[in-house]
Amino acid sequence: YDREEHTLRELRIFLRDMCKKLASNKLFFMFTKPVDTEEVPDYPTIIKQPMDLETMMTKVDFHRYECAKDFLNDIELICQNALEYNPARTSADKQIRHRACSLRDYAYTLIKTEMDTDFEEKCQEISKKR
Ligand SMILES: COC(=O)[C@H](Cc1ccco1)c1ccncc1
Repeated sequence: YDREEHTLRELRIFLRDMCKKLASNKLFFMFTKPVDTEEVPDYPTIIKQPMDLETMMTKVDFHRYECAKDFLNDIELICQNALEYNPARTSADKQIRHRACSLRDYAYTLIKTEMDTDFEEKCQEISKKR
């Protein structure tokens, strides 16, 4: 049991570093906080499951991620939401869709290159048992 808690603690440390690196990139500023529903009142009518990097940092602290795959599912959600809410052929919409795809690719690559495969497999095994 303690060995598993040690593994999940190490995962949380790793995922906090991932959140920090993604949120510190100026290109991704629009993904760092929830979309302001006061400024954008139709956002919740279109996007049913909002997600952002600050919320993901809180989810790490609340032990809501048991493996990197669960973390990447929320990155995918940030990306899909941006593609769905900003579909126009305007340069503004094209730019945020490009940024969303960059965030997704950057997150996958960061985790793929900085995370030990065996460590993620161990996390997924723990997650399956719970
Ligand atoms: C994830 O962020 C978004 O989807 C909002 C949508 C939005 C549209 C108008 C105000 O906000 C966004 C923010 C910044 N630049 C583009 C779009």
